[in-house]
Amino acid sequence: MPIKETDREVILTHPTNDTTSVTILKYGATVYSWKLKSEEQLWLSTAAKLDGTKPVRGGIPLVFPVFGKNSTDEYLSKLPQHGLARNSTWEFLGQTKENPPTVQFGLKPEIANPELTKLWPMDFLLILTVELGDDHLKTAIEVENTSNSKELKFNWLFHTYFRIEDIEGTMVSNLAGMKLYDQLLKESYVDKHPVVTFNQETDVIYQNVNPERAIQIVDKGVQIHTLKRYNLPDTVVWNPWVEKSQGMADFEPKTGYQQMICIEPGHVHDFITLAPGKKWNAYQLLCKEELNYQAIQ
Ligand SMILES: O=P(O)(O)OC[C@H]1O[C@@H](O)[C@H](O)[C@@H](O)[C@@H]1O
Repeated sequence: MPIKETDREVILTHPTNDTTSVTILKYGATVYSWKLKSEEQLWLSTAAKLDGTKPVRGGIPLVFPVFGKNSTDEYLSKLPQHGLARNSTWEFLGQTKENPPTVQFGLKPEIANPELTKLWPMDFLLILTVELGDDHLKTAIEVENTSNSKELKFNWLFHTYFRIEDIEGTMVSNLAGMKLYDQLLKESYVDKHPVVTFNQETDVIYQNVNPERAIQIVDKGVQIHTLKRYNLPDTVVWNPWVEKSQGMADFEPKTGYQQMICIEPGHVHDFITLAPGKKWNAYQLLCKEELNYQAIQ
């Protein structure tokens, strides 16, 4: 059976390769495991809560309608960091394709976390589509403004935690030449380094990353993850390093920052504004590809 549903989660197994699978928790519609030929591709904290008491520390949490903590918008500023999608239980809508196995999850105010929809009383419908290829994982989102009078203002982001061997031997390519905002230094500048490397806490937002750029995570010269994006102009690169990991109760083991890197495609530098009745779509596609250094234009 390629699709298995339990009260808590949905597991898809690839029909031609049963060692390739994806597991999606209904809480947050959070993908928390993606195995390609038995090898886990995503990082998950050993202290991650999978019982709906806290957003999942690892996998692919979904960030909506606000990235980070907002301080200016009348309603968005009332929401906790990263919004309400990752703290709400989504509805499993079923399978939409046999091969590649594809499923959908939905979220609307009537079923979202009531404590949070009270703070942000907007009309919306989110449909998440998860497609498990034999060589890729695609997560696509559609946001619909279901109000007939009010605009919908939001950010979207896939907070993807990739599993890596060793952060100090890892580099991220094809972001060179892009403008970024450093959330720690509170400064914007153009990244002129040919590749991104890591030796300290990193929390940066690359803006308007050319959609043709495939972002690649490279381990000692070997491509281990490739990330493609549609309609997601910004990319957050985050590693908490030593001190920040110590401060997060659900981040275990404390040395786990060495085995993870978050590369998070989103639309977060500014807000998307949807007129009543309109829809917005985007996706990320995770795969393996030959190393392809895309030079600065
Ligand atoms: O601890 P949280 O809410 O899951 O956030 C984790 C990180 O998420 C990243 O997207 C942000 O850029 C960081 O600033 C933040 O620390």
